[in-house]
Amino acid sequence: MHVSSEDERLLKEGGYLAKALETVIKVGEAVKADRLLDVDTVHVSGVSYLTIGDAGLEFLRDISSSGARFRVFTTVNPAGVEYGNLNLPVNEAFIRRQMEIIDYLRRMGASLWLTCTPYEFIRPQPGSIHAWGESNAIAYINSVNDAYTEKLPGPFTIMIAIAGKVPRFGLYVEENRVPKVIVKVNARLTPVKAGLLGRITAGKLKGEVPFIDYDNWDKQLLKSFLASYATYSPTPLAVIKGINPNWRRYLSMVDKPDSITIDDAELRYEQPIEYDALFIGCPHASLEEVMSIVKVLEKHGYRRLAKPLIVSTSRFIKSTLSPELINKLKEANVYLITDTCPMVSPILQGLGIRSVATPSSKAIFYLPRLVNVNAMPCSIEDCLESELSNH
Ligand SMILES: C[C@@](O)(CCOP(=O)(O)O)CC(=O)O
Repeated sequence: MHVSSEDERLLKEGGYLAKALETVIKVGEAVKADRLLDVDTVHVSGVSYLTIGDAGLEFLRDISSSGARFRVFTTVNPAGVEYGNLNLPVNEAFIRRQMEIIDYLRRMGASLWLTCTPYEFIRPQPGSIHAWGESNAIAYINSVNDAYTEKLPGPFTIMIAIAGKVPRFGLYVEENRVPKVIVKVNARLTPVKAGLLGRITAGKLKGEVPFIDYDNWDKQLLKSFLASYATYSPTPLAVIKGINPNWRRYLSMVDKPDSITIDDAELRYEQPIEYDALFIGCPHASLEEVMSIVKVLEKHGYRRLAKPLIVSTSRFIKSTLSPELINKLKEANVYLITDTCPMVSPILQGLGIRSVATPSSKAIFYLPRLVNVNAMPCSIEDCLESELSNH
């Protein structure tokens, strides 16, 4: 692998920067990269004490106390609790360790966005280079912006943030981004169905990049499809007709593609009846998603829900809501949580919730595996309507 003379010089200087650069070069050699690329932004995942435990905490403590600092703009994924909120049902030792983790990241220079949807606030240019660790966000900027990032493990993104460089391999190489299978979608997508489409598409392919032929996308459908697709596929990129700014060029590069069709019948699901809570916010709910549930609650005069509705979002989205609205939501039994996500937090267990209904296929995959909570597909608006009309 080619290493520039500037990087050779940095390696000789020693210290934390040389160590991080050496790690990036070693990984680059292992994945047969030809050279290193400068990165514009890094997004670090795996920052919850629930998923990384003491080993992850010690890793971050060691690196931050070596004096290491991030060379590029770096944001971080949701943590295990709300930052600074001690009122949620989570034990003190967990909160203390979580705050320690966040503090190490802050010391190294991370911007504490604590959200899995940094693409709500960063609009990367086509072809720009990023090193992100959260699969839904990776799939989103790869597919919607045609920005370049591979799916990178959390600890490796820390090394990249310090070195400011990533090996050029996989989806950093244009020819690996060319679709191999055309997926024709014969259905009318809703957010739940878009999630199911992501899982089914991933299941039918063997990791090839798909070209998705469907015309009626909106932001919520894209987000739901891509989050699910990236959960179930090793390849976090789908070239989407009419969405990827370079989709026509990619299509012209496709050579003898396979083709499959996915029909509405494959996207059917039963609305669940038995569940302890409703959940939206995997990935973190956008303002549009929050407002779509506010609309239903408002129609019913903010009548208190018998079962709680958990909404996880970023602190930025919450900050756009008035204190009066936040209070009305609280009175209506809505938990608006920020900086965290029920998948990487002991919050659901603390609230005694053992099963949720959710539109998120990603949450349906991870909630049982990470926090032992059963999850089933539902349209939140339909569940809210039926609950509020029946009481
Ligand atoms: C729990 C978590 O690992 C979810 C899975 O991540 P991903 O979809 O594989 O990026 C994310 C995280 O730990 O920050």
